[in-house]
This record gives sequence, structure tokens and C-alpha cells, in this order.
Amino acid sequence: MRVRAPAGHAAIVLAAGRGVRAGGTQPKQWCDLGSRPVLARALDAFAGFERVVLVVHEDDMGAAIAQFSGPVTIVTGGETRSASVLAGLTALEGQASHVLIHDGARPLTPAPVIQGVIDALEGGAIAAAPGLPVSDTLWRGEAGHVSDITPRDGLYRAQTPQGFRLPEILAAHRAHPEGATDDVALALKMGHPVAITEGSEDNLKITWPGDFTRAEKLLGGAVDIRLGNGFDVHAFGPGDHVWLCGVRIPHEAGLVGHSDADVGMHALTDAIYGALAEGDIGRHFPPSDPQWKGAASDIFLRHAIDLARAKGFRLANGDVTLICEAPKIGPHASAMQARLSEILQAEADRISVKATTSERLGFTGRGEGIAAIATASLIKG
Ligand SMILES: Nc1ccn([C@@H]2O[C@H](COP(=O)(O)OP(=O)(O)OP(=O)(O)O)[C@@H](O)[C@H]2O)c(=O)n1
Ligand SMILES: C[C@](O)(CO)[C@H](O)COP(=O)(O)O
Repeated sequence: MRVRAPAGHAAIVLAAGRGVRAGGTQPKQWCDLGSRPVLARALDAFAGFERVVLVVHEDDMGAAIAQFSGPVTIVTGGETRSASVLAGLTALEGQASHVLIHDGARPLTPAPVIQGVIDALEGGAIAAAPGLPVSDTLWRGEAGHVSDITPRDGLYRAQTPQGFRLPEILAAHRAHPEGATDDVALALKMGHPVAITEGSEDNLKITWPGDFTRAEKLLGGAVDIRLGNGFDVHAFGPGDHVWLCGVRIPHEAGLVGHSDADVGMHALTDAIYGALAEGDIGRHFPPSDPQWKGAASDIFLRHAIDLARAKGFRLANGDVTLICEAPKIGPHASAMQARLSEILQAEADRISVKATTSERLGFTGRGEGIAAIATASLIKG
């Protein structure tokens, strides 16, 4: 489900905290969760909003501009969460009717949670925020012992995004510079009713070190993995070298093809297109088009990986098998691996190049040409 953000609704994503409780060498929102920063994931949820204000610590301004500028307005936060919210609200003053205020430390907010807040505001609520009814018994503890039981009826765990009419929540923050642990508290101090919308257990806030493991488990359940295969053949013809996986190898014959006939790179390119359900090289670079005559095949491979990235995927690994009697591939395999990993901008240990003969059987066995098969796996996120 995609969030439907109405015109006039803006979002503030808070990322100016230092994440002391989570520990680590950098604030939690800048740490990777499933290979993307927590903060990038938090921002993704608001991609459908016209205006998004990202509030960061002054020390992180450079990194924020490098990674997120463009659709997002970036401002410097304050000493406390409330001070950071006020910085975000001030940047939006007069520019939106409603605002959703979200913790940048909540990377997995399901779309229905955000939509529920929007719907309540659209329905006329001044303020609305997601909560989860408390389901455990609540103790008060003193010196390691239970001293009292707090009745849990009517108690909720508050989540974000918390949504408000912008003028009202801005006035609330200005009237209460002492702040509060959330924005609902300030709306209540101003006497505004706050509608409770449906929260989600998946909408966790990374607070403690163990929360990363919980979030990774949740993410793992939703991971989108694609596999593709590719197969290609080129016949030998006149020449004194072949191109295989981007490496020029002297040989007693050349390979015949419209491009440079790099059979290994073609198979890997088709594997990536296959994983994306995007056809094959012929669809993107028609052999009938004279501009690809003699082309270096890295053009095709770069196009395939760029397409994968544009669709939000990254290469998990690629594996190419060349099938021929000659030339011998072994002495060149690591150069091929290095060249492919350079083109794909992937670590070398994600790229494999190997070879086999066909035991002198068939067209490869008779030395009439070279075949290649390849597999590529892509992961979203
Ligand atoms: N001065 C602050 C403090 C907090 N936040 C943001 O508010 C959200 C919720 O705060 P919390 O989980 O408490 O984050 P930290 O303050 O970073 O954590 P800690 O208290 O452990 O240092 C986070 O996205 C955090 O970056 C902020 O923008 N400005
Ligand atoms: C706003 C909040 O996420 C709602 O649960 C929470 O109050 C923030 O708590 P913090 O630990 O003070 O950041």
C-alpha cells in the first residue's frame, strides 16, 4: 500500500538526536539496517509528501546534504526532541495546513499507520496519532521489587508519526518551550482533542542496541530477492583475440558478433535483465541499430545495473560460467572478476567467473564457438 498524501500535508522527520541509549560509534539513525541507513528508510515512508523537512544535528549537516538534499528541506535541530520539532515547524510555517511529525529512528513504519493519521486529519481532527493498547500487566518497581500494579485499562503505547493542524501544533510548541516527550502531550496542554489511530508492532523505534536485531528480523520477512539467468553463444571467426568478461585474450580466432561478442558479459547482462523481468540485451540494444556495431559490451552491463539501481535493487551476486575448450580461462579468471566488479561497482567477492569444457562434445567441444551461462541475484533496498 502506498501512502496517499493530500495537498497541504507536510512531514517532519527528526534525526538530530545522538542515540546515546543505542550506543555504537555513530547515532542510530545513520547506522545501516539491511544495507541502508535507518534514516533513509524512515524518509522513504514520506516519499509521497509534497514537503518533507529533515531535522539533523549540526555535525551531520554535511552527510545529510550529501545523501538527502533535493526533495527534502534540511534544517538544524536543537538540544531536545521538542526543540528539534520546533525547528522543523518553523521551517514549515505558512507553507502547509497539516504536519506529520515522525521519529527518524522509526525505519519500518507501515503505510497504513501513516494513512490512518492522514485520514483522521482529513476527517477534521486537530490532532491524531498512532497508539497500541498495552497488553502486558504494568508494574511499578522499587529496588528490584514490584511495589505496585498500574491498571492497564485505557493505556496505550504512543508511536509516530503524530499528525496535527500546523498552526495549532506550532502555537503549542511556542507556548511550551519546556517541551515534552512527544507532541501529543503539547497538543493536550493546549486543550486540543487527540484522536488515537491504529499503531503497529512493526513501527518500532530503535532505542536500545537490541532493537537493531529486532528491526533486521522484521525487514528480513519483507525482503525482495530476485534471481535471473542468462545464456549466450558466439561462434568463432577470423581474428587473433576474444573479449571475455571485459578482458582481451589473445587467441587463434575471434568471436563473431554485432558488438564485441563478449559472450560472458552478455550472459551476465541478460541475467540482470532477467531478474528485473526486463527482457534481454536485444530489447534494450537492438542488433538492427548500427550504433552498437563493434560496441564494447560494458555499455550493456552498465545499463542493466543502472536499471536495477533505478528500480531500488542492488546486486547481491553474479556468477558466470564460460563453456569452451580454448582459450584457457583459468589464467584470466581473476582479471575478469576484477573487471566485472569494477563495472558493476560491486565487491569482488560478489562476482564469480569460472569455466568448464563440454568434454569435446557439441559445438563448444568441436571448438566452433563459446557459450556462457550466468546467474544474478538482486536485493531490494
Ligand atoms: N535533540 C533531539 C533529540 C532527538 N531527536 C530525534 O527524535 C527521535 C526520537 O528520539 P530518541 O529515540 O530519544 O533519540 P535520541 O535522542 O537520539 O536517543 P537517546 O535519548 O538514546 O540519545 C529520534 O529520531 C531523534 O533523532 C531530535 O531530532 N533532536
Ligand atoms: C515520540 C515518541 O517516539 C512516542 O513514543 C517517544 O515519546 C520518544 O521518546 P524519547 O525516548 O524521548 O525519544
